[in-house]
Amino acid sequence: MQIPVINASGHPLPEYQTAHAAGLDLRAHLEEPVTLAPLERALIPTGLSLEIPVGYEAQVRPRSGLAVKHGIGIVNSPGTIDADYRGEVRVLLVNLSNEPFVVRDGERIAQLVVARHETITWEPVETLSETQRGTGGYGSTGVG
Ligand SMILES: O=c1ccn([C@H]2C[C@H](O)[C@@H](COP(=O)(O)OP(=O)(O)OP(=O)(O)O)O2)c(=O)[nH]1
Repeated sequence: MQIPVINASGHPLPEYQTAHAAGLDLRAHLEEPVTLAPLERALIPTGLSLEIPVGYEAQVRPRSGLAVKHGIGIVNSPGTIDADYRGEVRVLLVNLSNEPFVVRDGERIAQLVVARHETITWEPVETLSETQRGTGGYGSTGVG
């Protein structure tokens, strides 16, 4: 699938790092480095604007390497980029470590996964079909 993209970042377009990777690495587009204090969050621009086809979305997901090495997560993970959004893609990073973390221009801060989704309509009813699980959840089958 081809996705129209405006790239104002000055960096190469996001790439799959391996042949069958699901995510395309997103890079920070920053004039100055941004320092995230412990528990601080910041909306980091990418310089990219997309035209996702109708029936698809793009998810902004954390990078596990940044998470395990530096405690960097995404507050609204996964962020949702709608097909009708024409603004810049931004990443809401959060520093979940005890140390400050510096985000620099060009750094790979997140990954973008393009996925199909359904557009549904509701069918209001009074009862739902019976199942083995019923209303059980949150460990109803046992924990561990
Ligand atoms: O991590 C994200 C999440 C969202 N967006 C952009 C694309 C998305 O289409 C738009 C709106 O996002 P969302 O629907 O999550 O925001 P909302 O809080 O529900 O606001 P709105 O009322 O604008 O829908 O913001 C990003 O750039 N990065």
